Amino acid sequence: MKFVDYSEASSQDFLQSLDRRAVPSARVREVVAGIIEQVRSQGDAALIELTQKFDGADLSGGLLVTAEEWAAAEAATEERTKEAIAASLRNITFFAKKSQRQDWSDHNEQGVQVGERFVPFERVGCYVPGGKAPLVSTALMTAGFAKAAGVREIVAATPCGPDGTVNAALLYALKAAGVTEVLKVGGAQGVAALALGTESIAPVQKLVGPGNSYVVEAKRQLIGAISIDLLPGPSEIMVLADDSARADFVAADLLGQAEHGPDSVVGLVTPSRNLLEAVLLEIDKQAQSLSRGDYLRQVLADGAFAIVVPDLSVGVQVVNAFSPEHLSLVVEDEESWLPRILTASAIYVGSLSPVAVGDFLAGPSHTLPTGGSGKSFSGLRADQFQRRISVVRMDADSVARSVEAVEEFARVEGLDAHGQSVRIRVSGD
Ligand SMILES: NC(=O)c1ccc[n+]([C@@H]2O[C@H](COP(=O)([O-])OP(=O)(O)OC[C@H]3O[C@@H](n4cnc5c(N)ncnc54)[C@H](O)[C@@H]3O)[C@@H](O)[C@H]2O)c1
Ligand SMILES: [Zn+2]
Repeated sequence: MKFVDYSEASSQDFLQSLDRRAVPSARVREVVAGIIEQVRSQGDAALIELTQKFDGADLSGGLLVTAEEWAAAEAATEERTKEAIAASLRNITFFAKKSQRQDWSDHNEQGVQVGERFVPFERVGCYVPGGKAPLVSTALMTAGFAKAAGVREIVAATPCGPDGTVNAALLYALKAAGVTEVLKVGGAQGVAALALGTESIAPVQKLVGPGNSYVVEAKRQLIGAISIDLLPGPSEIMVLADDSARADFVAADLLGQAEHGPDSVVGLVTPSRNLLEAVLLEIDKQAQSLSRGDYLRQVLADGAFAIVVPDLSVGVQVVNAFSPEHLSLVVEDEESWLPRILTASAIYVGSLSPVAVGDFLAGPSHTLPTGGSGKSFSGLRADQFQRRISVVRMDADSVARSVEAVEEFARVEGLDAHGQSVRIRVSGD
């Protein structure tokens, strides 16, 4: 773990590096551009070749999950897994309905009836990562929101294993969340296939979901062909805690997030050296009882950082500059600190709110911006699956009251046909 004392001059470079902008590396940009071009020009053949290359699987017999594979997955998934999936989906649906936007209509200053209608996209894609772990919860945290918003065709792309199959519980979860087709192709090639279409798969209108840097960059490059949700890359947690925090709970959250792998970002910001020391001891202690304890300790040793700040106000500045995906806020008088956090994508308030409950069950999507992109994007929501259409309706009175201002714009912009199209409707003229 990297240790930084905010008050030491030598720490300034590191502290400045925390103020991140989500800009992809030139190498990843180039690799992804090549993959997209290959999928565009060669379609299915490119998907087969690239899946052989990156995932070691032969998909020449078919790129999509078949009805038999769906049925086998349903049979192979344990009852208790199905119950956990159902519980999570109920919370997702509840949360999604709350944040969905509603049609409205009202009158403007001239009496014109103005309003908005929201209609679901017809066909969307959900990328579900599968490189390191079968992210069953991510199937729910993407497709579950699309379904709640009323999307009828939900296509998932997820990498298959070397034997060409997709994890059974993941397939079951995809189906439960409303997915209608599954492409067994991951990475930038899976994203490109959904955005551009190939012989096997029709293109989608919008693509959502997290992934590694290749996946995120492919989404970024394909904006225009599709719209996207946000840029959700490798997972992050930052803990802002003071002496009131329990070191064992903080350590447990840090170990939990380290489980997402060496590219995940884990940081502790605290004014308390006592807490920091106690957390370090706890990490070592708890790692001993975890199945991958040595690996997690290594991830934290290599990638995590701890910053000792003079007080919580400076801690809040560090958090806002960093814009973490998840913030765990464990401080005395948490209600007064909460409104000062402006750029974290999801905040877990208080000692009893583990990030893992949000990962799997609580209801808000765990598909959240990372890499500093939380400064300009928000987490995935149901309303992102709704197309917004504005509606304007006028009558004689509102036409008469609008004509003067419109004619003035028409005059200034030199567009007199615009003015004429309104004047012609004014009764009595
Ligand atoms: N921010 C969020 O909301 C959120 C949620 C869940 C997961 N995640 C993150 O998603 C990520 C998932 O990553 P993953 O790798 O496990 O799965 P992934 O499915 O995103 O990526 C695997 C694919 O990457 C491609 N790939 C691998 N190496 C490549 C290379 N050298 N060149 C080109 N393509 C290559 C392959 O096609 C492979 O199928 C993790 O970092 C995790 O933290 C983020
Ligand atoms: Zn997590």
